[in-house]
Amino acid sequence: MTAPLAVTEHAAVIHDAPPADMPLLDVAELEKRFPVSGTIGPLGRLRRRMKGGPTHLPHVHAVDDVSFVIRKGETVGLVGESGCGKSTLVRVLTRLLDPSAGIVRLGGRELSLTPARRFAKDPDRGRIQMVFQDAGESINPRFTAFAAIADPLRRLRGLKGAALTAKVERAADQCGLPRALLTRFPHQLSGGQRARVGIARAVAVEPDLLVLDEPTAALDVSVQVVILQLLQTLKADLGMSYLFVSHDLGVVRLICDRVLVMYLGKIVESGPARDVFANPLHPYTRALVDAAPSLHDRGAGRIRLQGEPRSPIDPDPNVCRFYGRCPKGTDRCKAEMPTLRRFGDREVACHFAEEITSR
Ligand SMILES: Nc1ncnc2c1ncn2[C@@H]1O[C@H](COP(=O)(O)OP(=O)(O)OP(=O)(O)O)[C@@H](O)[C@H]1O
Repeated sequence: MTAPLAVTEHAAVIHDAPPADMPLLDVAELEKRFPVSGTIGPLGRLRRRMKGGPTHLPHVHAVDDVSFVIRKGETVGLVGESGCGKSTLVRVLTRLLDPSAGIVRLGGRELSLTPARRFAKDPDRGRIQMVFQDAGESINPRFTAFAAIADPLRRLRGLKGAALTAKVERAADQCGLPRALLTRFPHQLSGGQRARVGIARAVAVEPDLLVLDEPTAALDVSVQVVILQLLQTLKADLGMSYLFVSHDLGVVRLICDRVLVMYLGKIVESGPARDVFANPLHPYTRALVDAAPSLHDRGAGRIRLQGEPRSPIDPDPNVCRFYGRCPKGTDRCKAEMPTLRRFGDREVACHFAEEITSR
């Protein structure tokens, strides 16, 4: 009989040999709520007077019980209307925000319960990097391109001198940014060059997962194509996984292996991107596809979204979030919140979809 491993030996075995099928990122029951105090000026439609004391604070449920995985080498798309919680979700994953609840594991190691401040000193933090929508806004205007790319290498890897310069130049080369431009400030660069700086800054620390929040939305169409090609090349060369947030379903269909569809803080459908867009199961996904000019025109039977989403403030846990806007909604949808159910390699949270797939 094999002697039981001592705890430390056991931990080492787990660390050295993760199971082959272990996902790179494993997100379980993630929640992010924002307290609504008095009025929230810029959030217009959420403006609301606080009636009770602090114990009665209402909350915006921006991310509500979200679970998904990303496997090594996968590109997963995250789509949904403005305000559905995409940015909040990725900001929690990249630890710009602390979660209210839930677990995030990266390569089997739990991250969520580490407070953001402590996590800032954790060398593992560099394993998830973010590329922001507008590199011009996310890069410090007083930093040259060199300083912008060097910053995370200094902070997260403690590099300096020749080693730092070598890593910065390597990242610039990988991202097609001429070294001569490294001395320039953001305002002296074109939109495409700034996007390359933003990407170089993220890949310089050799992350496992790149979170891309609308990385090409601020660029001209021709530049978008070039940057998307660069991202594809980098992924293949460096073996990274991507979480790709986008409003452009055409791009998501093109570059993503799988897609997560989010509505009012919840994942309502997920599956292989091509299948989901070719045959949406959730009426909300169907409406998104029908409204996307970059996908085919579905003609008759199109679903057009009517009305406003329900309020994200303390939503009724028993009512489907899409009820009221959904053309397929029934009494069951306002009495019982549908949960994600698996159909083959798809998952969908919808009573109607459940009925038609079981016929
Ligand atoms: N700091 C905050 N305080 C209160 N509510 C917030 C805060 N940040 C976001 N929210 C709310 O959380 C919900 C989700 O917002 P979020 O920005 O994550 O959506 P989104 O899908 O990324 O939208 P967009 O595509 O426009 O960026 C919205 O109702 C938003 O108003």
